[in-house]
Amino acid sequence: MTTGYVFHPEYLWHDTGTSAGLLPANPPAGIQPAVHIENPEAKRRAHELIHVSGLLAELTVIEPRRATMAELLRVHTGDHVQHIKTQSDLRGGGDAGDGFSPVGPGSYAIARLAAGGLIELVTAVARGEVTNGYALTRPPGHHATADRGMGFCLFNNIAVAARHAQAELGLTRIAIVDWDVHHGNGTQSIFYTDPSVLTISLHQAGCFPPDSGWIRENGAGDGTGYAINVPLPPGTGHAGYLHAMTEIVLPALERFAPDLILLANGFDANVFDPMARQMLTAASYRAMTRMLTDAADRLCHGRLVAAHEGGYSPFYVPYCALAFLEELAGTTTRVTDPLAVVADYAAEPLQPHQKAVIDEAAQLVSRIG
Ligand SMILES: O=C(CCC1CCCC1)NO
Ligand SMILES: [Zn+2]
Repeated sequence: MTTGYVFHPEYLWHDTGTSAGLLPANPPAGIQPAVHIENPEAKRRAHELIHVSGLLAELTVIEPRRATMAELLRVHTGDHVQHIKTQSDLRGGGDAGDGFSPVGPGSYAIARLAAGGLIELVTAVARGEVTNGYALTRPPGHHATADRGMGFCLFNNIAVAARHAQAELGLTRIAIVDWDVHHGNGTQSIFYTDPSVLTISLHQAGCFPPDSGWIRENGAGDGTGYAINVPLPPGTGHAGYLHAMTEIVLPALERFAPDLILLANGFDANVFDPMARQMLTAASYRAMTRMLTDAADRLCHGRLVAAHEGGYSPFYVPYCALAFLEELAGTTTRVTDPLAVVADYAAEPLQPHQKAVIDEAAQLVSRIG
């Protein structure tokens, strides 16, 4: 069993500028400049820990390339691609579409490298060159819709890779699991009427985008039943997420019988993350990953490919990413989570209000044909 790994320094050069974390700096309005919340640090530190821990030496490095226009146009409108390029060509950069999502100077090429890196990894998995893999890419993608960037996302990397797998690699049925703490609205919308792609999003209820990711959003037309949302209450931790995996994600994957499982792999449900209020620890990600690798082994020859999405705690995301990747690669390193003590309060038993949401969403699994 071998695990592919994609990273490139250019991913760290996507410049999201100075802001008050989320909003553009505006001193006259009292909005002080600060580094943008979606900055390179958490990703840089994750890559460095993967290297320093010795894990990188056990992985098969896959070189990224820039996605072509044709590959982007399988998912995005030409106007949207042109918009990102135009914003990227501006001397000071611009925005992807919602005012929250900076496009730095030259970020068009970097965003193409993120999407293309995931394509290269999926290709290596489809060809059997590696069993599974992780693309530590930036900018993220799961909020980007066909015609708009949003939520720090420029292009929907995982959607572009899914369409490539179908068009070029003979992988027809694609399951996309999204455990980023924010709703994978873009990915959901792109495949909303398509039964060949199952999207399952576990996220903090009502966090972002506003009023998005409810259980009632279950697909449309031929795609009815092929979008599943699990809006978990704020404060959901290890027990709640594992219950959702057991009751919804795994049964849905069994019924759908994918040729490939893609994972929108945000780490922002971690207990230290500033962008939400969930309580997962590195051990949670390890446990959830084991459940997905077991499912991939049972269903699709181990074919599981993860794309990095959110995760903003620069000191804790590295340990979550390391735990995830150790489990994906079926190994361990000398590095252990120095903050594991938080599991004492993050290991609360499943709460009734969490179980109620999960049990309601679990009823949708039987709609998968
Ligand atoms: O991590 C993210 C980004 C969420 C933010 C985008 C604007 C406010 C919340 N999405 O998965
Ligand atoms: Zn997120």
